[in-house]
Amino acid sequence: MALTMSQIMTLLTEHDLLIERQIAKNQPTKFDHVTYDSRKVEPQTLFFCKGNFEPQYLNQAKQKGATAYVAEKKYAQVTGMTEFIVTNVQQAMALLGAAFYDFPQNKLFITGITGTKGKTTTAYFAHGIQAAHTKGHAALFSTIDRIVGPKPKQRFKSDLTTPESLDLFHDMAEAVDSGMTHLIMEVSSQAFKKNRVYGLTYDLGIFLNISPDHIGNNEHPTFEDYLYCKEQLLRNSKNVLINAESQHFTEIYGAAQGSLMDDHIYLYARENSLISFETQVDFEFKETKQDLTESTIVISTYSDKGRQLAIDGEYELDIPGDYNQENAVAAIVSAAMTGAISAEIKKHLPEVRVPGRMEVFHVPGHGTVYVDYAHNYASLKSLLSFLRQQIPNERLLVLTGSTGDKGVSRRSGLGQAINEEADVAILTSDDPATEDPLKIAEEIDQHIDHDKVDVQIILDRKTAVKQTIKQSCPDELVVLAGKGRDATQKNNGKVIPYETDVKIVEDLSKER
Ligand SMILES: CC(=O)N[C@H]1[C@@H](OP(=O)(O)OP(=O)(O)OC[C@H]2O[C@@H](n3ccc(=O)[nH]c3=O)[C@H](O)[C@@H]2O)O[C@H](CO)[C@@H](O)[C@@H]1O[C@H](C)C(=O)N[C@@H](C)C(=O)N[C@H](CCC(=O)O)C(=O)O
Ligand SMILES: Nc1ncnc2c1ncn2[C@@H]1O[C@H](COP(=O)(O)OP(=O)(O)OP(=O)(O)O)[C@@H](O)[C@H]1O
Repeated sequence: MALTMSQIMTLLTEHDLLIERQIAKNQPTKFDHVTYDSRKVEPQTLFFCKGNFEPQYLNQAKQKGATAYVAEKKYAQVTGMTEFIVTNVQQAMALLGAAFYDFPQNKLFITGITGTKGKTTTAYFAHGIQAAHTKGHAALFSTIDRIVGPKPKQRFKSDLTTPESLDLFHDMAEAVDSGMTHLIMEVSSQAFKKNRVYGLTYDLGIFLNISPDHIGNNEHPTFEDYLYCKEQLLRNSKNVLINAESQHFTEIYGAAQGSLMDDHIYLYARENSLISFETQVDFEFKETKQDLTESTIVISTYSDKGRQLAIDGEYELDIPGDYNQENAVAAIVSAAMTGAISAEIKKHLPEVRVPGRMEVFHVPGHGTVYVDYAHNYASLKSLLSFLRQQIPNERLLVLTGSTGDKGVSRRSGLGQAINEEADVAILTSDDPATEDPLKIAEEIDQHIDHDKVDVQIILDRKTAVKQTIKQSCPDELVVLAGKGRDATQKNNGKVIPYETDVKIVEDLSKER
């Protein structure tokens, strides 16, 4: 891995990013390392100054051996380094990062997945099938885990849904070196906004859905910006698969048609869901069985290009939830595009489990418990309305909190979803950060009608989980929402270990 001065100049000039270059005397013209973090600099590093950057980081980088930097402005106080001043450092970093790691994306079949909800679940479904089909040669970049090779240490926790560009290409290169031929990756709207995936082309881009989320000071200023960023997946994919039931479908489809011929655009929808829809979808699915723990769907194909994938037939899922049927269809199509045949897909789809998504537990003497990551209106509403249909006459108990310092609109959304579907709400803590968890709970509570829903506030999450389950009866359902398998609580600037909702439920199941 290396980058030469002439490669840098060619890429920055070709992409019209370079404003100015200043070559320092007696400095090498080849770089053996790239980084955006001064703490990780080694001799002969090309350093990127980006984000909330402090000039002292550049001094530290130089002391540790960085010989050149790329930035949007000159740092005059740091002398003796080669400077590349660019119009957009994130774009420059993505392009130079891909070159440094020798364009690993060209050696992988990349499935990119975006959507407000369902990215992780769909990525796990797709990875489960593609990994089986390729005999273990599929990598995964998800919100939960990154898998870059077959060794245990090549599976590790993710810090971001979509990594910074240098980390992304580093991990892709490791995947390629480890023999991976396929990559399934979640692509967040932030990844497009922050140019983490600038210049990357996907073999298949999947657009699951969009609804208001991630709008606020640190994320997207408006819904339009959020939608525009997500649509970039369609503009950067060779083939796209779109859920025709998604809100804003007309704009989404328009974005795809603006950059691809119809032969490369695939649409899917639930049977009879698009009564007034004029465009023919390629795939329809219908539910043939659904209960509290699993479901079965049948897929039918309606276009010649769709028929080439030969996926018509019945598929079982070992995860409940009607929205997971949509996620599964997307994963089935993606797997077929990589060459998996229907029989393989049918065999491996039911084997997939997604950590912290619709995990079901039976606690003796109490209700059935679901641990699920739902943490906004769209996801909690989908989950609760599905469960409500299963038990129209029994109580549905929901435990939730909401994160502090971000996503403030989630609080009203969670209250609204509870109000529409639940009988009992236990409001607790979920990463309150620097905010008072009681204040967050009260903000959720403001949107709940106490004549319809019994509301209890129990701020200690472990106590809340236990008390929620203990007050449920055998035919009732309990939802522990928001944390999935998250093993920490962020409180007052500290990250405090939390034994996980799952562990607390499992321990309670053993108590007699
Ligand atoms: C808004 C945003 O994109 N923030 C990300 C960004 O922050 P930043 O560039 O400002 O970095 P910073 O941590 O403030 O530091 C500035 C720079 O100084 C450097 N530094 C810092 C300290 C030091 O000693 N030396 C040094 O060189 C840092 O390495 C960095 O390059 O780059 C950091 C990594 O370099 C990310 O951790 C950080 O994500 C924040 C924490 C985050 O939570 N982002 C969320 C909003 C996000 O991206 N979420 C999406 C999912 C949401 C969705 O579905 O849309 C995701 O993809 O995960
Ligand atoms: N297709 C879907 N439509 C609506 N809700 C969904 C869908 N798929 C999953 N959910 C709900 O959203 C929650 C999060 O699902 P998942 O982690 O797969 O989505 P995500 O897009 O990765 O979410 P995030 O961006 O919050 O990390 C699930 O726990 C479930 O409650």
